[in-house]
Parts: sequence; structure tokens; C-alpha cells
Amino acid sequence: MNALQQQTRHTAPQNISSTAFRDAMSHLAAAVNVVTTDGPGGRAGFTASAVCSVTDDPPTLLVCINRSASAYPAFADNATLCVNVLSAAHQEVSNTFGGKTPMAMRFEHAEWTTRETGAPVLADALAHFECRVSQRLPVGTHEIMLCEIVSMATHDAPECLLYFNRQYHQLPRAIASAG
Ligand SMILES: NC(=O)c1ccc[n+]([C@@H]2O[C@H](COP(=O)([O-])OP(=O)(O)OC[C@H]3O[C@@H](n4cnc5c(N)ncnc54)[C@H](O)[C@@H]3O)[C@@H](O)[C@H]2O)c1
Ligand SMILES: Cc1cc2c(cc1C)N(C[C@H](O)[C@H](O)[C@H](O)COP(=O)(O)O)c1[nH]c(=O)[nH]c(=O)c1N2
Repeated sequence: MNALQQQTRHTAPQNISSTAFRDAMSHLAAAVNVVTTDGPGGRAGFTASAVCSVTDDPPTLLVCINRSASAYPAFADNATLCVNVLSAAHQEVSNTFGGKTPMAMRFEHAEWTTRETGAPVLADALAHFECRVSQRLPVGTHEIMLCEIVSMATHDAPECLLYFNRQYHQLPRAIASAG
């Protein structure tokens, strides 16, 4: 058996449990975001990696939220949200919004402002996308929120924050060109 075969772990269809799925999904590197909202449902925020671009016409992204999350009722009742993309400087912000911290305490750290929608905007986010939730699709334990962009900004921080193999990683903006 060669080295590649030794390092490859196959899971039989009948063994694809949520634990096996999570183990496999831990192999996907992802950007780390804090998704926030404010409105009739109250102010809330949670750390999310299940965020991605959907289409550029109209500019739309998606966020997947666990309906068991303490933040979910606020997102269910509010029509707008903000995706704050974290830079390498925001690892503690990710931990704060990653669960178990009481919602009221989550916004005590870092610098938060409001702009178009009233959703909390992280002042030095790598990028932020203020959105109107245009569609909601319940799937299993989660809800996929399709979000049309109403306002956005970028900030050229030197390093982004990634989540891979259940750990945070930092990636520089410009890979020093070899040579
Ligand atoms: N999409 C999500 O809901 C999601 C994504 C990442 C992490 N988390 C949560 O963050 C905490 C830390 O996670 P971890 O990386 O230390 O280990 P983990 O084993 O819980 O997660 C490993 C990977 O599995 C996926 N995942 C985990 N829980 C999921 C869920 N409920 N629905 C869909 N995909 C899920 C994610 O891609 C995650 O990176 C856990 O409580 C986990 O549930 C949730
Ligand atoms: C790096 C990382 C990435 C994610 C998460 C966590 C972490 C640490 N969490 C889980 C989420 O932030 C939070 O832990 C749960 O919502 C539980 O929080 P409460 O204690 O219920 O507020 C998470 N939850 C979710 O619904 N969708 C997601 O994409 C993610 N992604």
C-alpha cells in the first residue's frame, strides 16, 4: 500500500454519520465571519464559516445558520443582516461569537458601528456586506439565508483568518514572490 493509500480514509455510505461528516468537513478551509443583525427581533451575532457567494446578478451571498443557535430567533425575525469577514487580528472576536458567550456580552469587545441596515458592522472587518434576506430555505437542522447586498466595504488588512482542521490559520494578502 503506497503512502497516498495509507493516508486516505474511505467512509462507506452506511457509515456517513454526522460525526464522520464533520470529520470530513474539517478538511475544508473556510473564511471566518461574524454575522450580525438588529431589528424587531433584537440584536444578535454568531461566528459563521458556512458563508459563500451565490451570484453577482443580483449580488447575493448565502449564510447557513443552525436553528438551535441562540442567535437564530433574532435572525428569523429580522429582515436584514451584516456579514463581517474577519482578518487575522479577529481570532478572539470569532471565539466570542462562537457560542457560550451571553449575547449581550458579545458586542462589548471590538469596535462596532451601524450603517445602512442597523446591523452591527465591525469597524475594521476585512470586508463587510450589509444585506436584505431575500429567501429562506430550511434544510435539516439549518436554515439557508439568501442575502442580497445593500451596502459593502473592504479593508486591505495584511492577513485573513481561515478555519481548517478545527484550527484557526492566517494567510497573508501577498505571498512574497519567490525569487
Ligand atoms: N455550519 C455549521 O453549523 C458549523 C460550521 C463550523 C463549525 N460549527 C460549530 O462550531 C463548533 C466548533 O466546530 P469544530 O470545527 O471545532 O469541530 P466540528 O467537528 O464540530 O466541525 C468540523 C466541521 O464540520 C462542519 N460542521 C460542524 N458542525 C456542523 C453542523 N451542525 N452543520 C453543518 N456542518 C457542521 C463544519 O464545516 C466544521 O468546520 C462546533 O460546535 C460546530 O458545530 C458549525
Ligand atoms: C469557526 C466557527 C465556524 C462556525 C461556527 C463556530 C465556529 C467557532 N458556528 C457555531 C456558532 O458560531 C455557535 O457556536 C453556535 O451558534 C452556538 O452558539 P450559541 O451558544 O447557541 O449562541 C456556526 N454555526 C452556524 O450556524 N453556521 C456556521 O457556519 C457556523 N460556523
